[in-house]
Amino acid sequence: MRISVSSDMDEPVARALVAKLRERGHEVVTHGALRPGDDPQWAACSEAAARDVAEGRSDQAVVCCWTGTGASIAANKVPGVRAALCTDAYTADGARRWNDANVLALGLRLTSEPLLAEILDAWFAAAPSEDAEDRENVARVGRMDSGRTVQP
Ligand SMILES: O=C(CO)[C@H](O)[C@H](O)COP(=O)(O)O
Repeated sequence: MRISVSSDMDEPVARALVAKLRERGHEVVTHGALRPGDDPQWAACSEAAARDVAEGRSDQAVVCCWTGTGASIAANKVPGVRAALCTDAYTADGARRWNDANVLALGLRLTSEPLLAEILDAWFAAAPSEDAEDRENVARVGRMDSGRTVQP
């Protein structure tokens, strides 16, 4: 897959993220502090990575900031993006399985390299669930994307 990665900080774990994605065979597009001369501000680089997904230039994105919160909020402002801030493998699995998340948000502060590996394993192993009991989750995602989460 082609994956956009943004980070507002040039931290070792952000570099490890890019390396791990390449090891998995993905093509990586960098934004923010990971790309010399780019705007490293978290809202700007997260939005740029999210727009890559929304506008079809990338299949998925991983957006990072110190807490992960700003990056996830900025990415979720882009229509068509479902960004999930994941702190562990279970959450990453659920984000793909039940939310059809297309952007993974990570906090640089708490994501160690071993935890990063677990999160990526879970994220890429999972797919949106097609189980009958999960169909309502798929419907919820569709309603969110069309702006009609609350039914009249
Ligand atoms: O976690 C973050 C936003 O959610 C940022 O990484 C943190 O606020 C630092 O940003 P800056 O150095 O621009 O103040």
